[in-house]
Amino acid sequence: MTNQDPPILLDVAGLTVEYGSGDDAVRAVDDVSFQLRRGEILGVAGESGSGKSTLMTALTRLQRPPARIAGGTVTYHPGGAEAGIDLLAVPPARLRELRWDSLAVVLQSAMAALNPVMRLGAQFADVIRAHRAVGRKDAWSRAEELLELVGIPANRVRSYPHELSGGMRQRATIALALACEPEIIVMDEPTTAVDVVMQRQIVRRLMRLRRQFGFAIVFVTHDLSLLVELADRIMVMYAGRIVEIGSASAIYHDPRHPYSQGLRDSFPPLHGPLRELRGIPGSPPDLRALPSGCAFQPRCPKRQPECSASRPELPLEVEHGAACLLQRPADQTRLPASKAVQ
Ligand SMILES: Nc1ncnc2c1ncn2[C@@H]1O[C@H](COP(=O)(O)OP(=O)(O)OP(=O)(O)O)[C@@H](O)[C@H]1O
Repeated sequence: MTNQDPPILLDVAGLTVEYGSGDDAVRAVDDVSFQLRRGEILGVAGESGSGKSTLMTALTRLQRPPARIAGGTVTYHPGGAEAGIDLLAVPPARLRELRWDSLAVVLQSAMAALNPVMRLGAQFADVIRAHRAVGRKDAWSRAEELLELVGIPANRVRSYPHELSGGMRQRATIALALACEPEIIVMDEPTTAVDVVMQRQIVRRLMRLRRQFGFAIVFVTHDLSLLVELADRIMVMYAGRIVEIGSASAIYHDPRHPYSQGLRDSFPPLHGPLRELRGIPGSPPDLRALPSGCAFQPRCPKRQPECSASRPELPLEVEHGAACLLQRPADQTRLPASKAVQ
């Protein structure tokens, strides 16, 4: 790494998550590795069932049985320090300290994240006071500031969640995630429940807040065109594996995996001329009975006979690479030696 590169905050290596065990186990996340740098927005795209939510819950150790982490490490480097903490191994009490404070999570359903019988201010105060030595009054004032940061009038601090619109509720969960100024925010489809106009407002606001506070985000959505607006880099998932990784612009303008190409062509661009939208034919595979070779080959318009013979791997240490047999090693954009991450 060079001095100019932001340091690595999160280093995920070989993460594997299964539902159930033994012969019935379903591998929903399969040997996933990536790094998140300070201040970076890393997008995770893929159709429903590709393993995005399972990956997000495993990263934050919020998975529930029958989900089980079957392998790998998630190392958090506070402040980008060399010494790391394995989030999958730390005792629960330490993990509770790190949540909100260092690592916050915004999930799909704002209604599920907010307590319906508590005023917003009380919920914010609970989180703030669990991590900071401040009195109730100061915590409520901080809640007002946080709401204003996401464009919600301060007097809404006395509202109950059901008194807010869907968009406001979702923004309130983002404000709550910011409460302790974490270094990393994990967001799983935080804009699916709101309309496109609100979606764009939220995305713009997030980018502004990121500039202001410098946190890094892992942002999950099935909508690749939304990620192109927001993310610095994008990982595309299919059947539990990363099939392509690269800068947002490279994934959008030069997608190399036929699945990423299909995903890009399934959504209208947020900017620029409208394209003809083509969906991806077929449906994602049953993880219990994956096709041989490349998991995408039965749906792939560029399928070759050898695609069912062996499973292509995502090359390591590439700036832009795809796990596709059609990609020759020379096509994968290597990281300059100085940027390669061991
Ligand atoms: N509770 C469960 N029990 C068994 N298998 C599950 C369970 N939850 C998810 N899975 C399996 O894990 C796979 C990945 O699911 P996951 O929810 O992580 O995908 P996703 O990409 O986030 O999809 P979505 O966008 O619909 O949330 C699913 O295809 C399903 O086979």
